[in-house]
Amino acid sequence: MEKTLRGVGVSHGVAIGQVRHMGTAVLEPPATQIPTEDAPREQARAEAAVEAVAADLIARGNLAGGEAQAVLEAQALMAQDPELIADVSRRIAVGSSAERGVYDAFAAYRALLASAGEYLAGRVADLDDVRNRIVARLLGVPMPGVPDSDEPYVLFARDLAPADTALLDPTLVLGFVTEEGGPTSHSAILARAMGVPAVVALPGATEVAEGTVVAVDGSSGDVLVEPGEEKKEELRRIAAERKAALAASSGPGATSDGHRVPLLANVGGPGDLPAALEAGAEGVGLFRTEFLFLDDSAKAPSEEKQVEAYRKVLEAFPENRVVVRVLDAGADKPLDFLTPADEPNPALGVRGLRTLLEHPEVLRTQLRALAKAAEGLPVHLEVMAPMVADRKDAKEFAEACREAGLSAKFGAMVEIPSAALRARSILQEVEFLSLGTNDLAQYTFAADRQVGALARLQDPWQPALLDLIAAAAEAGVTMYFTGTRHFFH
Ligand SMILES: C=C(OP(=O)(O)O)C(=O)O
Ligand SMILES: [Mg+2]
Repeated sequence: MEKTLRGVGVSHGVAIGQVRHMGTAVLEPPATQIPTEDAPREQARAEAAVEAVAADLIARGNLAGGEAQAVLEAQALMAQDPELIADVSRRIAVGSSAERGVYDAFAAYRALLASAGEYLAGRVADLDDVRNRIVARLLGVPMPGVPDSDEPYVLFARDLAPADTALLDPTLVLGFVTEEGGPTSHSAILARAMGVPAVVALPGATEVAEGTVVAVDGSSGDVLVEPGEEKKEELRRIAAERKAALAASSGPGATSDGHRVPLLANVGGPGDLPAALEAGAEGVGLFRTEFLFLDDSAKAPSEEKQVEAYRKVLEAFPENRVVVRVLDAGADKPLDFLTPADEPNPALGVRGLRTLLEHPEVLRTQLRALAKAAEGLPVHLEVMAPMVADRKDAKEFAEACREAGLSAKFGAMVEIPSAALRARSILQEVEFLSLGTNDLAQYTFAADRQVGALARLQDPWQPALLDLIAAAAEAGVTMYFTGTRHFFH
């Protein structure tokens, strides 16, 4: 029966399709003792799950071909490893359930692999993936991570981490719905970058059954469960009208009373360029470079790989402005090789510029790559640092930019209240400021941007947020008019 769930619409448009859930991390199966007479049944369940997972991996390999096929076939072999299967049987014989037997046998094998030198230790993630697949199948829960589907679907999740979303296939994901997350969470940002409708902070999202047909209205925040034909038609019509209105607009950005405001896109890498250009972007206002780092959280992309990605973005906007933000790792965007695993409160921890100042080689490589990427291009490159707290931060960032021989404007993001309050002193060191109102709201209202229940405080019209923006803007205007040539974005 048709019913409507209400959340917060964060990315316009309408998506109609079947629900697929993002599997959560596999819970540890309970270690309850099973009666001896149940052992044969558990044994049969374990064997069937192993076989089904191996067959599925091989089928996926056949579809994928190339390097992916080799990886998937190796995983299928892991699942069928005779030693592992024998260990599972032994555990079931002494009272483990099938899922617990698999879980414990894989844990023992994992420990062996992890201690067996660099190459085999690198296979631990593959082994974990195989274990997760078998345990999820035995527990009857969705596979952890991005759903396996060859058909387009609407992705439902508790929340989406940037690392999860980096793996999504844009041709399959019709839209996002999350139970957590606010309008400024990364699920929302990514949905907008992918150009798919999204609703966040929707209570009960994780309880909507897999396969249910839903219509997601990313403007109103409504999610219709099992909508009737008439309703679907109406939503499709509204979405088409909106698309047509967007397609009809052209030319340089301006307010309706003629004040020129260039339309600058938010991008996370070259993959976002077609949508930005199609929407009429005149340049880039924020290039979030961390998305280039999320493919492999164990190390930074090489300098060459970075040059290639930056150059593609810079080339797309000749003679226009491209504002690149250096890596903003930590908090909700952790990277294994940079982010401490044991921070009690990661949003208030070592993140953004703080991380880069602790790992100057990562910052140097990135700045060098940017300098090389911009060589010979007529683009107006501007480079800025995330999470600048004070003048000292700004000074260290500007020095690193100068040392890298970067011919660009250097700037600081204003996303910590201290930076807004002391914007004048920060402008002694850098040439521009850029407002990061997602984090600025988070830190001003002590309201985690990931928490859906606090969406009210993540509103750009909140007076306290506007006061801080005004403070930063005033500093920018004053510095500009006193002839120091600093300006404000
Ligand atoms: C632009 C911002 O950065 P991000 O959303 O990537 O944290 C912000 O905090 O407003
Ligand atoms: Mg931020």
